[in-house]
Amino acid sequence: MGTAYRVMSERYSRSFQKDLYRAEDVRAMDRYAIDTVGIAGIELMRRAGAAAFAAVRERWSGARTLSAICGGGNNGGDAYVVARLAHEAGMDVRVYPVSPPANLKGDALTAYRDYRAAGGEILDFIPADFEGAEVLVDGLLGTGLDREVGGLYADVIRAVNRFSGHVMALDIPSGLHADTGSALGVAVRAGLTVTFIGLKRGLFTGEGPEYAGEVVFADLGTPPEVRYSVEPSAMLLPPWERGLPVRPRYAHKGHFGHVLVVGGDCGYSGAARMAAEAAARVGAGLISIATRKAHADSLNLTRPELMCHGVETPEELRRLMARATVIAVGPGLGRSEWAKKLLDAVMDTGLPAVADADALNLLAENPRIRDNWVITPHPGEAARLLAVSSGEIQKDRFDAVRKLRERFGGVAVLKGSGSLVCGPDGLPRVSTTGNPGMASGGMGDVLTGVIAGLLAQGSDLFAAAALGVQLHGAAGDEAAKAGERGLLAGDLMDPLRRLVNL
Ligand SMILES: NC(=O)C1=CN([C@@H]2O[C@H](COP(=O)(O)OP(=O)(O)OC[C@H]3O[C@@H](n4cnc5c(N)ncnc54)[C@H](O)[C@@H]3O)[C@@H](O)[C@H]2O)[C@@H](O)CC1
Ligand SMILES: [K+]
Repeated sequence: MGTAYRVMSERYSRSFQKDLYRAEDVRAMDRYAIDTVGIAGIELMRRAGAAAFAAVRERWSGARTLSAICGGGNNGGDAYVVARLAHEAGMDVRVYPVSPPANLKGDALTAYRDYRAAGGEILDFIPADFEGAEVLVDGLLGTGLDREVGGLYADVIRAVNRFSGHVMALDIPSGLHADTGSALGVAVRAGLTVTFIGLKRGLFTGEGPEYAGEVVFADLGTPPEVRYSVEPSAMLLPPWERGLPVRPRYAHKGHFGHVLVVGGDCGYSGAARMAAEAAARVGAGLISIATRKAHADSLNLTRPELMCHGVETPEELRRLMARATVIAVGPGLGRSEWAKKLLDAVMDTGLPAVADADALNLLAENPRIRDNWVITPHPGEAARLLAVSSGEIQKDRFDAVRKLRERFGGVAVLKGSGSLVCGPDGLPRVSTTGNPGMASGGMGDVLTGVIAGLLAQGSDLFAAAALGVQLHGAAGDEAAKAGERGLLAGDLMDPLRRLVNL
């Protein structure tokens, strides 16, 4: 649950643990380590192989057999180093060169020769499956991936994905694009990825976490200046380890803001109720709901702490907004004339807002830009907002979240595995919490309420979005301890309360 990653080097500066890079940035770091720090390329490769082999030993200590798949570049070179170390450790090793060793160059050729000189053998065929091995090392493609995977490479990746044993990817699962977190055609599904020199941002969003499994970082003994030499292109959000600040003893409800949830068209009152309850559970002082008249009484009955108002006209909404400090607009809002008028009235106020669900679908029809709001689309809504397909959004989520923020202002949250948050500094932050159990109705409404509740308590827009995404995912992770299947959005309420009080 959440995104697991660990750091393998004592020397690794903690401040870098959150920085994420693109392939070209890590290539620049490699060059810096070689040219400026003076660590030879083959030395880096040997350290990479050693770090990966140490991870095999640590994780699967009883394994006696290891197979390595080697591509024609330096990723393959790393795999030859792992194979040599495994051979020298007395393991039963099989090496499958997917690119003929005669074509190897530079450090990868040296690593191959070292393996052969140590008595290692290579096989001249690629099996239909890799059964018989306990550990399979994926050294097919690393950061050099530059095109759709097809032909033999794709066949081999499919065979790896049929393998039932342990799969370790070197640097990045082959086929996964380091910059985007999407597979270029087909990608290796690994249980463990040992990644070198800099954390690749594609490991942490979209399909990345699914393909990468647990991520272990190895700095290969390179000093921090190597990472200082390039700017990160995204950052991981810190884990949710502490609750919100303790309340002063003299506090009263007016100190913690007043969230007004606008939504709940006929038949959708539950969405508004969940957003409202989430705002309450993270500590907002007062919560009101502006909804269809038909829903107001029943909502009042089921959660009497919420103030529920039937609202049919913008004027009625304006009277409620005059008492609110934050608006959460969209949950169950629908796209009727009623919805459009209420959204227009919200847009006319200067109050900070969170916009989700149908507010975003209406916004796609009538785009507006605003400084003081958080928009929280899932990939489908993001696609409508940017007038592209959801496939295109998922192909490069980092690019999409930046465009959402540019076009609509404020802070953009792109939901989905590895949710992204992009604020005024333009640097996407990546959530490390959440699980697939959260792919169920109402979870987005809860997130909207969480962010609105944090805004109401004084967080600035960006902090509310970033903290809110981590908190929401952490609550989902806690709730999913009883099982991901069947997890309901309402199950997050108790964990939310516990987590803000940690
Ligand atoms: N000194 C360095 O630069 C270091 C590099 N390291 C390793 O080297 C890797 C990068 O090595 P390379 O730059 O040689 O690149 P790769 O080994 O990732 O790729 C090698 C080759 O694959 C080809 N290729 C790209 N996409 C393909 C596709 N879809 N189908 C078939 N072939 C494709 C490319 O043309 C390239 O020649 C890193 O991921 C890392 O594993 C590590 O050894 C650490 C040090
Ligand atoms: K790989």
